[in-house]
Amino acid sequence: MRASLIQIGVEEGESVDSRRRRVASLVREQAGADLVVLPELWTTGAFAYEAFTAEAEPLEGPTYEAMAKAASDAGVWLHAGSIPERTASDSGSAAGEGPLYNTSLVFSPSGELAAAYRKIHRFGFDKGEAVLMGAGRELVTVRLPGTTVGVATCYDLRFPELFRGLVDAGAETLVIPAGWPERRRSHWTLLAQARAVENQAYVLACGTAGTHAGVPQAGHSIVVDPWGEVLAEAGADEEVLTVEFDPAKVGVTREQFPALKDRLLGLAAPRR
Ligand SMILES: O=C(O)CCC(=O)C(=O)O
Repeated sequence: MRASLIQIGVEEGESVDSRRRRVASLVREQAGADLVVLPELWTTGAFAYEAFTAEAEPLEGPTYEAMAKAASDAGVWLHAGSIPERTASDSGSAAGEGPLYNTSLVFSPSGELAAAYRKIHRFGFDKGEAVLMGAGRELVTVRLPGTTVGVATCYDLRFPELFRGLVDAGAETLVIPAGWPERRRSHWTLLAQARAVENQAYVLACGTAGTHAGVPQAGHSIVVDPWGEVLAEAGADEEVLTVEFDPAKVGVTREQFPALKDRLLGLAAPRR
């Protein structure tokens, strides 16, 4: 399988419309790949909280339309990263519900929506996404020819139980769009490798480059195999990271080193 991770440079000088057009044409240039992956919230920047409300779109808004067309023009599976999704709900996010969500879109090579995933773990503690957006509640997997993809977004990477849930649902390749800051780059690389090793799965983690809302981005998109080996890693700037990988390696690794079979679930709590 050939995957291209497009590590988009998100800088404030570029309008959302112009970035959308530029990204659509980058996706078209990936014709021949099986899977193309974009980062989290690349229209606004993951840290540009003030822009979330102004630039939020309905699920089938301009980014959906542009990415569906780019996927079908290129004939690729496209994980189009995530958008600030606006829903019809008028309830606030205090209860973890809309009206905004950080929603990832996955398109088939014919431009059909194959999956939408609302980010479950919202980043920011008591500000930003954590207060402006609702929390997704559902794990999402997508069947591609040759592999089942489990999707997660950025801060989700810190929550191993989410990935175990995806593995239990059949995931063999974990695709993680992000807008990870440079300041915690060492966590990004470490956690991407940890999620691959513990789940015996491929990890394709695609971040952004550039600086938005004053937050320098880590870049360093990374592809890790089920043994934890780094197959490819981007630098800090905008870049298309292309990698060939063999989906059958997941089954081989799980068979030859069957650690997942030794999981013990439902352990008793310590006695007081
Ligand atoms: O967990 C982190 O350090 C970064 C998370 C993040 O930036 C996000 O989820 O948008």
